[in-house]
Amino acid sequence: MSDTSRLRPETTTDTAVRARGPLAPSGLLRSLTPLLRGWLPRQRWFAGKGRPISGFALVSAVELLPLDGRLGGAGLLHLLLDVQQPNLPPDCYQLVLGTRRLLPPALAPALVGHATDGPLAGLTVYEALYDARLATLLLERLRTPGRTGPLRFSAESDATIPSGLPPRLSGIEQSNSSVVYGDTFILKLFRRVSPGTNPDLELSLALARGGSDRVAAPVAWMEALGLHEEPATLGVLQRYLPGSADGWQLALTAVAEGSDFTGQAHALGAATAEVHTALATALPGATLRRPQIRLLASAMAERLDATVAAVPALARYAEGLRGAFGDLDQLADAGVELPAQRIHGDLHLGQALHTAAQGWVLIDFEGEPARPLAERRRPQPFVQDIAGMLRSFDYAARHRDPAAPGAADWAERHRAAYCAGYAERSGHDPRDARVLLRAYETDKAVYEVLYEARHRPEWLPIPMAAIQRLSQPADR
Ligand SMILES: Nc1ncnc2c1ncn2[C@@H]1O[C@H](COP(=O)(O)OP(=O)(O)O)[C@@H](O)[C@H]1O
Ligand SMILES: O=P(O)(O)O[C@H]1O[C@H](CO)[C@@H](O[C@H]2O[C@H](CO)[C@@H](O)[C@H](O)[C@H]2O)[C@H](O)[C@H]1O
Repeated sequence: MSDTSRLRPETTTDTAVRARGPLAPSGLLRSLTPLLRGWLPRQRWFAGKGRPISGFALVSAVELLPLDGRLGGAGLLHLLLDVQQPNLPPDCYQLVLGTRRLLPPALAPALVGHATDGPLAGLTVYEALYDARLATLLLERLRTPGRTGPLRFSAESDATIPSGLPPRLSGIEQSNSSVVYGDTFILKLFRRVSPGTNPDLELSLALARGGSDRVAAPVAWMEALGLHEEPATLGVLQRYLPGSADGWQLALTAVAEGSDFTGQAHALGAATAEVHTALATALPGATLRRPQIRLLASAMAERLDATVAAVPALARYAEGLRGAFGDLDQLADAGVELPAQRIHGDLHLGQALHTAAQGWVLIDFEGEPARPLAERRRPQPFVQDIAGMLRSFDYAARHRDPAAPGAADWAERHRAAYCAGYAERSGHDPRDARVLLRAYETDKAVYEVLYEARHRPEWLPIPMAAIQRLSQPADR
């Protein structure tokens, strides 16, 4: 982080954990390569699925607890690993690995493999976050700002992080991996690491420091220094919201029970407006003029073309969909200027948590992880977030039956309530930006077609219903 003024002073010695600093990489890869070749492609967060792995390169290796089993228990190894695949730039992944001579049966689901070669020969390697002792040690390390080799641990100056909070693995099956500590904090470790500050840390820190309670405040974070041109964010410890329910589950329950969710949708619109206002205050914005708007429209058209090539069922709607991007081009030609600001970047109902005490809180400000970090950190029109959430109401309505007779009506009522809530709180009704909203919604539906075709083909009819609607000239 560039702003270090509020950080605790760094310590250079580290007594809380037995860290021995950077490891020589030689040999480690000999131990790990055979294990990782089989294990990595099976991980949900591994982005290179379906393509062969040609090799690995260690970016850094830090022994946070001795690996040799000398202490009679587990070792802890932090790795940043470049994964090489043919004809692609390498992707850097963060791995936090435990080592033991014998893996207790309770840790069997964490198994990465048994090393037979190199310095780890004879040790079992496993996912450290499953191991309460090692997850506790990671929290200990975050409580004590300072450096261990290339790893820098930082904490908010006013943060009180008690020791000994019991860890519980939360989301190992997501884009990233999370551990909840005593219902007080949640640590999210980013799996795919890029140089630069991750917007999830940057934006939630800016919001929390600005006094917003629509965000889970970060209390500590870890970064890798000196490996890339900029520090890379590796993980964030945030306040946990106990007893929260996410918007997707709440919306599905409302659809299933036939209960009214428009009040919640309205409140979510207002919460989104608060977050946008706070982000616009805290961080620099921009104005998109003709060249930038044309570029936006052509990027959307390119994504459509690429998706048509991958999902042929989209082809018959492509011309109609292109109309939405053509209208955006015309807006640019007419000299319209669009204010842009930092936004959430990947907003949908699953990114909103509801608690009785706080109402709606937004999480996961990472943006779309598949896009380059520089692009995710660029100011964008706020309407992009609105379009993401509007798509989500449509998903909730069609989840059980994409062709359900009442689905379009349910979605429309909740979309309207969300926009009204946003307009009341911000003074800007997203529906007034008709052309831009439609272009973003079309872009998102196209993205969803590709996402569902790749990950959940049985869900494909949901975005396809939107594609049909958005390709109709009458609806433009
Ligand atoms: N501050 C929090 N309080 C309570 N639960 C949270 C919090 N942050 C995340 N979660 C839970 O963890 C899940 C994954 O978090 P998220 O930030 O979306 O990670 P990912 O990037 O891996 O998708 C969320 O869907 C939510 O259920
Ligand atoms: O894992 P992420 O939060 O980064 O997002 C990806 O997965 C989402 C699904 O979990 C996907 O969202 C789509 O499905 C949701 C319902 O499961 C729905 O609420 C969203 O509106 C819809 O886009 C998201 O697109 C994808 O990037």
